[in-house]
Amino acid sequence: MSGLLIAVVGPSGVGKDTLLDALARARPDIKVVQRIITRAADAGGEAHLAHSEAEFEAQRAAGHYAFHWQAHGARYAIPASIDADLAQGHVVVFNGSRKALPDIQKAYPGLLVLMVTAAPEVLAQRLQARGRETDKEIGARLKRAELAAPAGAIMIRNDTTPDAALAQMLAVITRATARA
Ligand SMILES: Nc1ncnc2c1ncn2[C@@H]1O[C@H](COP(=O)(O)OP(=O)(O)O)[C@@H](O)[C@H]1O
Ligand SMILES: O=P(O)(O)OC[C@H]1O[C@H](OP(=O)(O)OP(=O)(O)O)[C@H](O)[C@@H]1O
Repeated sequence: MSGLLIAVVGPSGVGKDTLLDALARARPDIKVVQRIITRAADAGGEAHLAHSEAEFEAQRAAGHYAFHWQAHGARYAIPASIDADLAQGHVVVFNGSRKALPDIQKAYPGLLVLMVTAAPEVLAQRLQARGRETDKEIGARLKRAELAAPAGAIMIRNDTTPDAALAQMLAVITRATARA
């Protein structure tokens, strides 16, 4: 039996982490991945596993990552332990990178991609409210928001409440697992 791997992608501030937290609460049977990031543990936002550059590189070299990428001056990894979860038939969901998707899809051809969307002015407001980045960093993130939607991605609108977006995600996951 093999499970289903899902990448949740979309521009910075669109609500990926908010929706992943809500998904984990709504569906404890789904494995929502804790990412490894070279970002301080107390930076705010998601509850990632914080590594120094040296720790990250040592873990990568030892084969402990399923895949990894670089963005916003940081490195991000998804642990190799997802392979055991998938082999056991679990649904595994992670916060991914639009830019890194082609490489991830080569390694995991069955990957399902959910692209979270909201209007550009909404992204700016949400990033300001989150307060994790400086104004300059927010500017760079808003520029990257223009990256095209990945081919084949299923759109999830997060332009009203998180609950409304969560309902869309749950419906997509239910359909995808029914097909498998
Ligand atoms: N539907 C929503 N309505 C209002 N605020 C939201 C909504 N979804 C997320 N937010 C807020 O927007 C900010 C960015 O959300 P976050 O989940 O960190 O986005 P991302 O992980 O995509 O960068 C957070 O402060 C979060 O509380
Ligand atoms: O290639 P992109 O789709 O632009 O994504 C680049 C990176 O930015 C996001 O992480 P991060 O936690 O740094 O930012 P976010 O939570 O504000 O999106 C996302 O999860 C990727 O790791």
